[in-house]
This record gives sequence, structure tokens and C-alpha cells, in this order.
Amino acid sequence: MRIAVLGAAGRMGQALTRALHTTPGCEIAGGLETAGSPAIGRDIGEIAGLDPIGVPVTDDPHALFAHVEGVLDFTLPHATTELVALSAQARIVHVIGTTGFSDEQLARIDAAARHAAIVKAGNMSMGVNLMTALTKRVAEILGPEFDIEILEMHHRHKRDAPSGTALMLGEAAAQGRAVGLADRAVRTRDGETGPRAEGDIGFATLRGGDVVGEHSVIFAGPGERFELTHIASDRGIFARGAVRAALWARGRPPGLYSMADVLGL
Ligand SMILES: NC(=O)C1=CN([C@@H]2O[C@H](COP(=O)(O)OP(=O)(O)OC[C@H]3O[C@@H](n4cnc5c(N)ncnc54)[C@H](OP(=O)(O)O)[C@@H]3O)[C@@H](O)[C@H]2O)C=CC1
Ligand SMILES: O=C(O)C1=N[C@H](C(=O)O)C[C@H](O)C1
Repeated sequence: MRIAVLGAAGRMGQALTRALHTTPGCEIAGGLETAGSPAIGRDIGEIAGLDPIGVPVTDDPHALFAHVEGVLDFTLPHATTELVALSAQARIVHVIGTTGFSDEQLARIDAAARHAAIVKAGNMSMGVNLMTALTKRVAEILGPEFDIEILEMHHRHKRDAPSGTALMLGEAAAQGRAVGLADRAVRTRDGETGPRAEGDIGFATLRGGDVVGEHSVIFAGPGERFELTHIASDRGIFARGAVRAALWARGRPPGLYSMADVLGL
């Protein structure tokens, strides 16, 4: 499968190039960066710390999308929203790892999914997707006397909060309780908050250093506390998930798919 990496010089872009390089059946067919980036014209393999592979990074998405079968997109919300429309036009697979979308941007991704097979997940690792399924089940079993709090920590460069993963886990907890996340989410606490309301789903965000990504779902009940935790120490777990998603989506009908679909969870 001929696949391009969008945001090729980024932290995830480089991990994606390395994952594609070692996956049988995949060809690194291009890389995209923003106009003016020092990465333009450089070899995508070299950028990722590999030997040169003869594929220069471009800033022209139109030419790139015309000759690939799929793209892996870990960029920025506004960039993904523009680029996914090009995948819809070209009818190619688009794997979205980017997080931090507004409702309006999500609606534009939904629209693109009428024409292209799109896989989107706030976290592409096997471990977090298992944890998401478990969170839904535990929330279903434990009931509202167990308070749910979601804690995440990421590196100092992360731009969005709560993380896409934290929101995925919150959505799973809300589904387990058969409530809407938007109705029960408490995303910040400061000052005179009053006591915690039963049924709230709280989020807490930590940022610092080079932490790849850590998430806990805490179920705090009367006399006991139950926690699910995932710790990522290597971005390769997300990259391998994204490559797997692209191969899975190849030849599928247009639609918006999740990693749970890809992994059969
Ligand atoms: N779903 C998952 O499993 C995971 C998701 N993520 C998400 O992926 C995203 C990227 O994370 P990360 O790699 O750490 O971020 P980086 O900032 O390291 O990388 C993003 C790259 O995208 C480039 N970019 C921005 N706009 C465009 C554009 N229009 N066309 C091409 N390239 C563009 C940036 O260039 P420039 O620097 O010039 O702006 C940058 O090189 C985040 O939203 C993050 O939350 C991260 C890890 C796992
Ligand atoms: O920005 C990151 O780094 C990560 N982003 C994703 C998120 O928002 O959950 C996934 C992972 O935790 C790393």
C-alpha cells in the first residue's frame, strides 16, 4: 500500500515513517509538511533517523494525494480538517491521529467520511483501546456511587487538553453509565467548587518534560478505589496502530471508523 505521512517532521511523523519502513506491504510514498518548513525537500527517511529512501518531503498536498492510496495524519486540528477534504476528493484512506478538534471541525470530518474510508482515534495503541473497552464495562458494573476521575499527563509541548485519549476514556465511561459525556464532564475545578456531584466525570491534566502519554481512570467508591492505568513509553505503539489501521481500511467502503473497529474490540 502506497502511504504518505502528513506532518512528516513531527514527533509522530518520524515514528510513522519508521513504522512504515518496517511493515511488510507498505511503501513510504511521500511526506507532507507546511510551506516554509525546513523539512521541505529533505529526505523523509533521513528526517526519521533512517538511511535516505529517496522520498523528499513536499508542501504540495494536491500532487501528493493524487499518487498515494492512503495518508497517516498526526498534525493539527485545522490542518487535518483541510486535508481530510482532499482525501474525500481523491477517495483515499485517511487515518487521523490528530486530537483537539472543535465540534465544527468534527462535522467536517464526518462530511468527508461520506466519500473516503477514515479511521480516527484519540489513541491508536492496542493497550489504550483495550483500556477503553474495560472502562465502559467497569462503569457499567460499578454504578454511580463510584466517582469517575480521569487523569492524564503528557510532555510540555502538547497543545490540547484534555487529551484525545482522556476524552475517549470519558466517552466510554459515559456510555457505560448510559449518560451523555457533555452533560456530566467536569473539565476544570478552581476555587469554591462545592462538593462533587454524583455522576460527574472529572478530568485532570498534567503537562511536563518528555512524558509520552499516561492515563488513569479512577473509580473512587465508598471504602475502596479501583484504577485502570496505561503508560506509553514509546510513540511506536501509536505509529504501529496507525499503519495497521491504514492496511485495514484499504478497500473498505467510505465511512468513519474507530480503532475498536480495526482491532475488532
Ligand atoms: N491518536 C494517537 O494515537 C496519537 C495522537 N497524537 C496527536 O497527534 C498530533 C501531533 O502530535 P505530535 O507529533 O506530537 O506533534 P508535532 O508538533 O511534533 O507534529 C505535528 C507536525 O505536523 C506539522 N503540520 C502542521 N500543519 C501541517 C499541515 N497543514 N500540513 C503538513 N504538516 C503540518 C507540524 O509542522 P510545524 O511544526 O511546522 O507546525 C509538525 O511537524 C497531536 O494532535 C497529538 O495529540 C499524538 C500521539 C498519538
Ligand atoms: O500529544 C500527544 O503526545 C499524544 N496525544 C494523544 C492524546 O491526545 O491522547 C495520544 C497520546 O496520549 C499522545
